[in-house]
Amino acid sequence: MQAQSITVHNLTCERDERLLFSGMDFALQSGDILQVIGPNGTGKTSLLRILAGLMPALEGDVRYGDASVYTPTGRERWQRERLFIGHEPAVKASLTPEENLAWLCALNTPVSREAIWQALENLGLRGFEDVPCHQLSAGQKRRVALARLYLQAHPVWILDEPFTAIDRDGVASLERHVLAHAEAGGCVILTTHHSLEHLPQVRQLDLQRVT
Ligand SMILES: Nc1ncnc2c1ncn2[C@@H]1O[C@H](COP(=O)(O)OP(=O)(O)OP(=O)(O)O)[C@@H](O)[C@H]1O
Repeated sequence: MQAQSITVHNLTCERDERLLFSGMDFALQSGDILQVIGPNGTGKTSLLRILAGLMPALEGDVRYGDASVYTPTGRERWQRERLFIGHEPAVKASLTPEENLAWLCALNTPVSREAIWQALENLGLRGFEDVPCHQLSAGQKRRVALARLYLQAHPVWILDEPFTAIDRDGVASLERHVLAHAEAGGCVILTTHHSLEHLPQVRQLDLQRVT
């Protein structure tokens, strides 16, 4: 699925009466990968949550294609076409990886058991499909959350610290998957403190320079 253009205009964010950034402008097209960088507390998560539609901005607009995501039509399409994975793994501890993914995907489009097992295998979780998630390591829980990147067909990915707790080979494999998504017409916005060794053409947005 081809991503539409994403246009951010005059975006301003304040939290607890502290201005994090103001007048932010940028535009992304299909094929773009944007890495949001900046020291702790500069507002990377806040920006990603605003872009995902999970938090209001103080001012400004986000357009997806020709519609503002703040209009009913624009919001409906944006919610359908963007996948947000937050910095917490957000897997339910009492459920297995398979159950977590079946539930998460069903919120959008149900997927088959075979597809879930294949995605878990891609993430190195073969043999853990039916183990309750509270028995998994931090990196394994993160991998369960990231398995959605192999299961769902959203053109736009918004990923907050996706590589936290992931080992070196896992990061390399996920970077290649991000690149393949962009090359297939997707668009990816992510924040990470890792340097992205396998993503040479990544654009950077440094929040320290926006305010
Ligand atoms: N729920 C909240 N209520 C009020 N202020 C918040 C809340 N969450 C975060 N903040 C504040 O907003 C600012 C930006 O936080 P944010 O999580 O967006 O930064 P970040 O750049 O993602 O940081 P990090 O690199 O540590 O993840 C911080 O000063 C933080 O204290």
